[in-house]
Amino acid sequence: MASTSPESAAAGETNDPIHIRRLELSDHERGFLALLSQLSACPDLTASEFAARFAELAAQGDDHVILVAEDPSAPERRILATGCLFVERKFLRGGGKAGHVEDVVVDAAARGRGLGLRIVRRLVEIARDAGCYKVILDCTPELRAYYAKCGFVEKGVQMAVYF
Ligand SMILES: CC(=O)SCCNC(=O)CCNC(=O)[C@H](O)C(C)(C)COP(=O)(O)OP(=O)(O)OC[C@H]1O[C@@H](n2cnc3c(N)ncnc32)[C@H](O)[C@@H]1OP(=O)(O)O
Repeated sequence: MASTSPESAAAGETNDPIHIRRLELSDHERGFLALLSQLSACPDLTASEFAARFAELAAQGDDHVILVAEDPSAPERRILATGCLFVERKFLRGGGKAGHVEDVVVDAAARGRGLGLRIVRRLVEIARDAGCYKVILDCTPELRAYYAKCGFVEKGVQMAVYF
Protein backbone atom coordinates (compact mmCIF):
# COMPACT_ATOMS: atom_id res chain seq x y z
CA MET A 1 0.00 0.00 0.00
CA ALA A 2 0.82 3.34 -0.24
CA SER A 3 2.24 5.04 2.74
CA THR A 4 5.22 7.04 3.70
CA SER A 5 6.16 4.83 6.63
CA PRO A 6 9.42 3.00 5.92
CA GLU A 7 9.71 -0.72 6.42
CA SER A 8 12.07 -1.49 9.23
CA ALA A 9 15.33 -2.92 8.01
CA ALA A 10 15.71 -6.62 8.59
CA ALA A 11 18.62 -7.84 10.62
CA GLY A 12 21.82 -7.74 8.62
CA GLU A 13 20.55 -5.16 6.15
CA THR A 14 21.18 -2.03 8.20
CA ASN A 15 24.42 -1.16 6.37
CA ASP A 16 23.03 -1.97 2.96
CA PRO A 17 22.84 1.21 0.85
CA ILE A 18 19.66 -0.03 -0.80
CA HIS A 19 16.57 0.80 1.23
CA ILE A 20 13.34 -1.13 0.97
CA ARG A 21 10.29 0.92 1.85
CA ARG A 22 6.66 1.34 0.93
CA LEU A 23 5.60 3.04 -2.27
CA GLU A 24 5.29 6.82 -2.06
CA LEU A 25 3.29 9.14 -4.28
CA SER A 26 6.52 10.77 -5.49
CA ASP A 27 7.72 7.42 -6.87
CA HIS A 28 5.77 8.29 -10.00
CA GLU A 29 8.69 10.63 -10.70
CA ARG A 30 11.28 8.00 -9.83
CA GLY A 31 10.60 5.56 -12.64
CA PHE A 32 8.15 3.26 -10.82
CA LEU A 33 5.98 2.70 -13.91
CA ALA A 34 9.00 2.34 -16.20
CA LEU A 35 10.24 -0.38 -13.85
CA LEU A 36 6.87 -2.18 -13.96
CA SER A 37 7.01 -2.04 -17.77
CA GLN A 38 9.96 -4.46 -17.56
CA LEU A 39 7.41 -7.01 -16.31
CA SER A 40 4.33 -6.31 -18.42
CA ALA A 41 2.61 -3.61 -20.45
CA CYS A 42 2.60 -0.50 -18.31
CA PRO A 43 1.75 2.67 -20.22
CA ASP A 44 2.54 5.90 -18.40
CA LEU A 45 -0.15 7.49 -16.21
CA THR A 46 -0.58 11.19 -15.70
CA ALA A 47 0.26 12.51 -12.26
CA SER A 48 -3.43 12.75 -11.41
CA GLU A 49 -4.17 9.24 -12.68
CA PHE A 50 -1.28 7.92 -10.62
CA ALA A 51 -2.46 9.85 -7.55
CA ALA A 52 -6.00 8.48 -7.92
CA ARG A 53 -4.82 4.88 -8.02
CA PHE A 54 -2.37 5.54 -5.17
CA ALA A 55 -5.27 6.86 -3.05
CA GLU A 56 -7.45 3.83 -3.86
CA LEU A 57 -4.70 1.48 -2.75
CA ALA A 58 -3.85 3.55 0.31
CA ALA A 59 -7.49 3.18 1.40
CA GLN A 60 -6.89 -0.58 1.63
CA GLY A 61 -4.34 -0.01 4.37
CA ASP A 62 -2.16 -3.00 5.13
CA ASP A 63 -4.30 -5.22 2.90
CA HIS A 64 -2.39 -3.85 -0.07
CA VAL A 65 1.36 -3.33 0.34
CA ILE A 66 3.68 -2.22 -2.44
CA LEU A 67 7.37 -2.26 -1.54
CA VAL A 68 10.08 -0.54 -3.54
CA ALA A 69 13.86 -0.58 -3.33
CA GLU A 70 15.92 2.54 -3.84
CA ASP A 71 19.45 3.77 -3.35
CA PRO A 72 18.90 7.07 -1.49
CA SER A 73 22.34 8.32 -2.52
CA ALA A 74 21.77 7.73 -6.23
CA PRO A 75 20.91 10.63 -8.53
CA GLU A 76 17.13 10.99 -8.92
CA ARG A 77 16.66 8.04 -6.50
CA ARG A 78 15.29 5.83 -9.27
CA ILE A 79 13.30 2.84 -8.07
CA LEU A 80 15.37 -0.34 -8.50
CA ALA A 81 12.89 -3.04 -7.54
CA THR A 82 9.32 -3.56 -6.48
CA GLY A 83 6.85 -6.19 -5.33
CA CYS A 84 3.28 -6.23 -4.11
CA LEU A 85 1.35 -8.14 -1.45
CA PHE A 86 -2.39 -8.07 -1.21
CA VAL A 87 -4.30 -9.78 1.53
CA GLU A 88 -7.44 -11.73 0.70
CA ARG A 89 -9.91 -11.94 3.59
CA LYS A 90 -11.78 -15.25 3.56
CA PHE A 91 -14.70 -16.94 5.29
CA LEU A 92 -12.69 -20.14 5.09
CA ARG A 93 -10.35 -21.09 7.90
CA GLY A 94 -12.36 -19.25 10.49
CA GLY A 95 -12.17 -15.98 8.62
CA GLY A 96 -8.56 -16.60 7.58
CA LYS A 97 -6.39 -14.46 5.34
CA ALA A 98 -4.33 -15.45 2.30
CA GLY A 99 -1.48 -13.33 0.96
CA HIS A 100 -0.93 -12.90 -2.78
CA VAL A 101 2.45 -11.78 -4.11
CA GLU A 102 2.22 -9.92 -7.41
CA ASP A 103 4.22 -7.66 -9.70
CA VAL A 104 7.75 -8.50 -8.59
CA VAL A 105 10.38 -6.88 -10.79
CA VAL A 106 13.99 -5.77 -10.44
CA ASP A 107 15.52 -3.28 -12.85
CA ALA A 108 17.55 -5.15 -15.48
CA ALA A 109 20.71 -3.30 -14.41
CA ALA A 110 20.24 -4.26 -10.75
CA ARG A 111 19.47 -7.97 -11.09
CA GLY A 112 21.62 -10.65 -9.53
CA ARG A 113 22.38 -8.58 -6.40
CA GLY A 114 19.79 -10.14 -4.11
CA LEU A 115 17.18 -7.38 -4.42
CA GLY A 116 14.47 -9.69 -5.73
CA LEU A 117 15.08 -12.05 -2.84
CA ARG A 118 14.93 -9.21 -0.29
CA ILE A 119 11.69 -7.78 -1.68
CA VAL A 120 9.88 -11.14 -1.74
CA ARG A 121 11.13 -12.22 1.67
CA ARG A 122 9.96 -8.92 3.15
CA LEU A 123 6.52 -9.34 1.56
CA VAL A 124 6.28 -12.84 3.04
CA GLU A 125 7.26 -11.49 6.48
CA ILE A 126 4.55 -8.85 6.22
CA ALA A 127 1.98 -11.51 5.27
CA ARG A 128 3.01 -13.72 8.18
CA ASP A 129 2.88 -10.79 10.61
CA ALA A 130 -0.60 -9.92 9.26
CA GLY A 131 -1.80 -13.41 10.21
CA CYS A 132 -2.01 -14.92 6.73
CA TYR A 133 -2.07 -18.72 6.75
CA LYS A 134 -0.38 -18.90 3.31
CA VAL A 135 1.21 -16.77 0.62
CA ILE A 136 0.73 -17.72 -3.03
CA LEU A 137 1.85 -16.42 -6.41
CA ASP A 138 1.80 -17.28 -10.10
CA CYS A 139 4.97 -17.39 -12.16
CA THR A 140 6.50 -18.91 -15.27
CA PRO A 141 8.29 -22.26 -15.07
CA GLU A 142 11.63 -20.45 -15.56
CA LEU A 143 11.16 -18.73 -12.20
CA ARG A 144 10.66 -21.91 -10.15
CA ALA A 145 14.25 -21.86 -8.89
CA TYR A 146 14.10 -18.19 -7.95
CA TYR A 147 10.88 -18.55 -5.95
CA ALA A 148 12.20 -21.74 -4.35
CA LYS A 149 15.11 -19.60 -3.09
CA CYS A 150 12.50 -17.20 -1.73
CA GLY A 151 10.99 -20.11 0.26
CA PHE A 152 8.08 -21.12 -2.00
CA VAL A 153 7.15 -24.68 -2.94
CA GLU A 154 5.27 -25.68 -6.07
CA LYS A 155 1.58 -26.29 -5.42
CA GLY A 156 -1.33 -26.74 -7.83
CA VAL A 157 -1.79 -25.46 -11.34
CA GLN A 158 -2.23 -21.89 -12.50
CA MET A 159 -5.43 -21.17 -14.48
CA ALA A 160 -6.45 -17.86 -16.02
CA VAL A 161 -9.04 -16.06 -18.11
CA TYR A 162 -7.68 -12.95 -19.78
CA PHE A 163 -9.93 -10.16 -21.11
C1 LIG B 1 4.70 -13.10 -8.92
C2 LIG B 1 5.46 -12.37 -9.99
O1 LIG B 1 5.48 -11.16 -10.00
S1 LIG B 1 6.29 -13.31 -11.15
C3 LIG B 1 7.26 -12.13 -12.09
C4 LIG B 1 8.69 -12.05 -11.66
N1 LIG B 1 9.35 -10.93 -12.36
C5 LIG B 1 9.93 -11.04 -13.59
O2 LIG B 1 9.95 -12.09 -14.22
C6 LIG B 1 10.49 -9.74 -14.15
C7 LIG B 1 11.88 -9.91 -14.75
N2 LIG B 1 12.83 -10.50 -13.79
C8 LIG B 1 13.24 -9.83 -12.68
O3 LIG B 1 12.79 -8.73 -12.36
C9 LIG B 1 14.30 -10.50 -11.81
O4 LIG B 1 15.12 -11.28 -12.63
C10 LIG B 1 13.71 -11.40 -10.68
C11 LIG B 1 12.70 -10.61 -9.86
C12 LIG B 1 13.05 -12.64 -11.25
C13 LIG B 1 14.88 -11.83 -9.79
O5 LIG B 1 15.44 -10.69 -9.18
P1 LIG B 1 16.98 -10.62 -8.81
O6 LIG B 1 17.19 -9.44 -7.93
O7 LIG B 1 17.80 -10.69 -10.04
O8 LIG B 1 17.17 -11.97 -8.00
P2 LIG B 1 18.19 -12.21 -6.80
O9 LIG B 1 19.51 -11.59 -7.13
O10 LIG B 1 17.54 -11.77 -5.53
O11 LIG B 1 18.32 -13.79 -6.82
C14 LIG B 1 18.03 -14.57 -5.69
C15 LIG B 1 18.42 -16.00 -6.01
O12 LIG B 1 17.55 -16.50 -7.04
C16 LIG B 1 18.32 -16.89 -8.17
N3 LIG B 1 17.62 -16.45 -9.36
C17 LIG B 1 17.32 -15.19 -9.71
N4 LIG B 1 16.65 -15.18 -10.88
C18 LIG B 1 16.56 -16.46 -11.28
C19 LIG B 1 15.97 -17.08 -12.40
N5 LIG B 1 15.36 -16.39 -13.37
N6 LIG B 1 16.06 -18.42 -12.48
C20 LIG B 1 16.68 -19.14 -11.52
N7 LIG B 1 17.25 -18.60 -10.42
C21 LIG B 1 17.19 -17.27 -10.31
C22 LIG B 1 19.65 -16.18 -8.02
O13 LIG B 1 20.69 -16.88 -8.66
C23 LIG B 1 19.83 -16.13 -6.53
O14 LIG B 1 20.33 -17.36 -6.06
P3 LIG B 1 21.59 -17.41 -5.05
O15 LIG B 1 21.10 -16.75 -3.79
O16 LIG B 1 21.87 -18.85 -4.89
O17 LIG B 1 22.67 -16.63 -5.71
